[in-house]
Amino acid sequence: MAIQTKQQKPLTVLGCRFRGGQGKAGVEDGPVHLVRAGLIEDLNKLGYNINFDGHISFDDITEEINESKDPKIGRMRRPRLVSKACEKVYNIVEDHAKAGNIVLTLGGDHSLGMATIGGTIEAHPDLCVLWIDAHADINTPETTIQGWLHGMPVSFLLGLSKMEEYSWAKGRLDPSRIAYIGLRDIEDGEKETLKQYGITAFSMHHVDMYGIGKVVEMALSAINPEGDRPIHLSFDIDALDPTFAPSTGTAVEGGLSFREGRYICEAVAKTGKLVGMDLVEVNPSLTDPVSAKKTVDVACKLIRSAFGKSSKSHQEQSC
Ligand SMILES: NC(=[NH2+])NCCC[C@H](N)C(=O)O
Ligand SMILES: [Mn+2]
Ligand SMILES: [Mn+2]
Repeated sequence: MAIQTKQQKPLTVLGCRFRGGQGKAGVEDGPVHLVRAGLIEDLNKLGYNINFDGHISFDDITEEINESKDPKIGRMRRPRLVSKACEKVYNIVEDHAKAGNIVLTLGGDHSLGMATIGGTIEAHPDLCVLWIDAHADINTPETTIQGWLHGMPVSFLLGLSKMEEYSWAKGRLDPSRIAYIGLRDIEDGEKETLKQYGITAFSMHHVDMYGIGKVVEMALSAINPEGDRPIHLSFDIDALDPTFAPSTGTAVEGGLSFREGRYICEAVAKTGKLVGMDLVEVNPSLTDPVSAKKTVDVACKLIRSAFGKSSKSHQEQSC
């Protein structure tokens, strides 16, 4: 009988060329750039059994639900388009997760988080989530100012936003099972929601105060006290400081260093509990090509670390 090591786990990679949850063109090219940079080969070398079927296009849905068929609902922009696209991803993720695959989703914008985590919970009901981001993305249709859905996925995951158009989104994530790291741009309505539901949230202030090692330890023990729960890592590239990841739509200064971001990924890899990851909001169109490449390369490195590639210093330390 072949010995199945952790390294041979089946890994589905979904390139989601979706931009409807925010207003800037180009984020749909993120997955293409990540794959072109050699991400699939790298993951292969790490020993995963990769299932990558080419990128998922949302052109059909975008054409069908054009702007004239998708007027605002309250302040929400493109609500039907985002729902349709996310429902599609939700179903794919659910199938692959139920088949026992780890699912890596390359965005695309962060509205996809409601689909990837929602689909993963169907396969792993005891899932917990680390959300790495400058933003809390927990606006509801009532609290949103901008109206873009990439600022709202967490509220759908927690069942705080209930709409007929989003009936597929079951809202099964318990607020005690999500923790944030990297926050530094939160709106007042979001702050109230975080407080009301007692959600674990570490801002950059906490990272400065405690250091990234302690913050990750506290975040993981809050959402996964016994260490036995499967983990989904939702990584918005704007969690990193713009000096490391400039090509993103809602960059905010004062973010995580590359090393801090990588440490988070390594710590998650070390748990052996990763079942899903999102890497979202890489928009190569927003900067000059050198800065775009820098952002793509950093994103690839984060993914590789989450899937078990140790940084040199880490290896040296453990030898
Ligand atoms: N996934 C992101 N980059 N989200 C940015 C959200 C910004 C703002 N809080 C909003 O709700 O519109
Ligand atoms: Mn963000
Ligand atoms: Mn985000």
